[in-house]
This record gives sequence, C-alpha cells and structure tokens, in this order.
Amino acid sequence: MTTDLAFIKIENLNITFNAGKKPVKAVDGVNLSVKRGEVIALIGESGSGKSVTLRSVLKLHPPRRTQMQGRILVDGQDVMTLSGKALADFRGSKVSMIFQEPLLALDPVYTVGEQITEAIRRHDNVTREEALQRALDLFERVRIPSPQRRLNAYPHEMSGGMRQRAMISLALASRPKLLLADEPTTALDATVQIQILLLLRELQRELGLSVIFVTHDIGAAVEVADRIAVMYAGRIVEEGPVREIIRHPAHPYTQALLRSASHGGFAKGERLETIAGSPPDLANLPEGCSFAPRCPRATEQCRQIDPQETWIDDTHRARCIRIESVSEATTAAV
Ligand SMILES: Nc1ncnc2c1ncn2[C@@H]1O[C@H](COP(=O)(O)OP(=O)(O)OP(=O)(O)O)[C@@H](O)[C@H]1O
Repeated sequence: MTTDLAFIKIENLNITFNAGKKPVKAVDGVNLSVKRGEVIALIGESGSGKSVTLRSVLKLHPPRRTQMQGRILVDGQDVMTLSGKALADFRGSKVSMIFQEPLLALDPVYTVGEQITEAIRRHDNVTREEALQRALDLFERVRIPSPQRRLNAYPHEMSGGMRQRAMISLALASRPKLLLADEPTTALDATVQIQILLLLRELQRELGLSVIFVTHDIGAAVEVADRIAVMYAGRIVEEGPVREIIRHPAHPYTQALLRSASHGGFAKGERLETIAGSPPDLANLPEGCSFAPRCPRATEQCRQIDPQETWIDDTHRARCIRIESVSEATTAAV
C-alpha cells in the first residue's frame, strides 16, 4: 500500500479479448504496485493471466481485439494513453522485456553484437566504437566467456544459456528502469536456470531495477522475488512479501500451490504440480468465487459471493471471504 514509492502502479486493470464466440476476460480487476528496485513474481497455473498482465505494461495487445480498462502508471507516465511515437519511445526507454525464448527477441540475420550496438545507439547518441565498447561491457557483465569473439556470433551459433545471457544484454542495452521477465528460464536445463536466475538477481541489485517476473516455478519465485502475487482466473488472489506468503498463505489456492510444490521444501527449479480440477473457462466463469469449485474449504456462500480484496496487514492481501478461518487453520497446522 506504500503507493508513493511505486515505480509502477497498476490500478483496476481489466483486459477482455474479443477473439472467439464469447469475450474472454483474461485480467479482472488487477491492482499491483512495484517499488523502485523491487522484484515481484507473478505465479499461477497456465492461463491465469500472468503474461497478459505483464504484456499490458508495454501495451502489447492487439488493439482492435482487446478492451483494456484501468490505469497503468510507469514512473508517473500513464501507459494507456500512449500511442504512436510516444508509445515507441516509452517501450524503447524505461522498460525492457525478456522472454522464455531468446530467438523471439534476437534477429537471426544479424550478429548479437550488431543488435546490441544498434539498441545502444538507438537509445543513446554515441559513436559506433563507444557502443561496441558498451556492448562488450554488457557481455562481461552477464558473464559471457570470450565476449569479444561472441559479439560476432549469430544467435543460432550460441547455446540456450548463452543466448539467454545475450538477450539479457540486449534488454539492458537501453538502460531500462523496469525489466519484465516472462518465464525467462523455463526452457533451460536446471543448472543453467539457476545460473540465469542468480545473474538476474545480481544485475537487478546492481542496477536498482524494478522487475516483474512471470513464472510457474515457485522455487524461482522464492529465489528471485521480494514479493509474490498469485493469480487465478485473471485475478490476483493473494499478494505479499515472499516470507509471508510462504509462512502464512491466506488463500486456499496459494496453500494448495505451496503444498503441491513443497515435498521436502522448495527445491530450486521445482514446478507447481497440478491441483485437483482445472481452472475455469474464462468465457464462462462460475458464480461467486472462481476457485470455489476446486476449493477444499468452499461453503455455499463461496459459491454465491464474489470475494473482494481484503488486507490482512499493510503488505499482505487476499481475495477470499473465509480468510480468517482459512488462515487460522493453516497456522494451527504448521
Ligand atoms: N491475444 C489474445 N487473444 C485472445 N485470448 C488471449 C490472448 N492472449 C491471451 N489470451 C487468453 O488469456 C488467458 C490468459 O493467458 P495468459 O497467457 O496471460 O496466461 P498465463 O497465466 O501467462 O499462462 P501461461 O503460463 O500458460 O503463459 C488465456 O485464456 C489465453 O488463452
């Protein structure tokens, strides 16, 4: 709730896609603030709206098929009102994005060095030599071995881990303040995943970046994030500091996620296991709480009342009408 310090502030974000027969409400009333230098992990099952929320910060959704409502402020700038050159300038300056698949970000026909120097020169008025030097510095920073030689490589000539490091260099070339990371390590081997996560955390601290990090991997969220926001059916159902979420999860969905991932603690790289039942169809949401059909603690009321956000303390909130009895039961069981 310390909104004054927020570098990014998402207020009552609603996103509906009009693609098929019925509109799909992929994001429903999302509120989220990220302070300068803070890392937030968005976790939840597939289709819960994590990526859609993340991409909305750069206004990346196809405008003709998408209805977006609410407000997204990045460093005081209202993203929803941007278009044309102002939007392009915003995308190229304050915010960078890294993806699961680096080949989406890297162009196959240019060397990675050419792409990074180009990105530097697009952002800063420097000579080619200066840009090359900075690209080399970036490659050293992300610990690419033989950086000089690797700058001359094409993306396909690099291993998955190296390509991910090259993409991080490209993302940092414009000296962003906010990094959006969409499952950046999911496609990598477990050991490489850990190296990349640690690198991201180190760069984030050194550069004072704010980060929104989308992941299925609760181990990665715990490793990298300061706070966790849990999404279910387009909503944030619980959000708070990592320690609070792990020790005192207030929402039955968070509790189920933690249970499914906690055999012997949070192994690095551990993924969420399936929870009984499946997420609802976003075009046909049930009455009341969307999680009620899968919730072991649901009552008749839960199937009728749409739960509103409740603050448990200054930093921890959840959307469940039975927070008190659910939290008490969890604390008693610990
Ligand atoms: N451009 C689009 N047009 C129509 N529907 C979309 C579009 N983008 C996303 N959706 C729908 O929005 C919902 C949320 O998708 P989103 O990609 O945010 O989920 P996610 O939580 O990131 O899942 P995953 O982990 O699988 O990426 C899904 O039902 C998806 O099919």
